[in-house]
Amino acid sequence: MKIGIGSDHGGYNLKEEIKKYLQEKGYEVVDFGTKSIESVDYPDYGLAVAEAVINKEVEKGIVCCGTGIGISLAANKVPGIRCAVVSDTFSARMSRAHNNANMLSLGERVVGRGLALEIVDAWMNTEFEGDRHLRRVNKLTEIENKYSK
Ligand SMILES: O=C(CO)[C@H](O)[C@H](O)COP(=O)(O)O
Repeated sequence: MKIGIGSDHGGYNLKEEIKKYLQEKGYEVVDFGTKSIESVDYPDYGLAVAEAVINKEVEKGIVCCGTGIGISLAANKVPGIRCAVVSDTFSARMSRAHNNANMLSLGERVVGRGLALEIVDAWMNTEFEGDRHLRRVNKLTEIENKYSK
């Protein structure tokens, strides 16, 4: 499976840890930057990973910034993206099982490396349950369609 990852400077170190972890697990990782801790703008990297997910260059996306919030907001502006900001393993599982999240966002200034990697594991290894949850996810798409020009 091909995973796209990206971060701003605030999430750079965690992004690098996640990249290494995924590669060790045998995933193909496409890194959309940033490439250092030099200050950059999180919307640029949230957008890059989100577009790769929507264009099917990668199957899923994982992004990081200081809090995980800004970069997830950017990703969620792209129609079809469901990017969940997660700081615990239960929410990681639920974001896949119930919300069919196609992107995960983590805050380097919020979660430590150990918890972050457990969250990544939980998220990667949970399938969408469909059924009543599909009806609700479809309603998210309807909202997007209603407001897209
Ligand atoms: O978490 C973030 C966005 O939600 C950013 O990483 C954070 O705002 C960057 O802050 P600074 O420029 O002070 O390092």
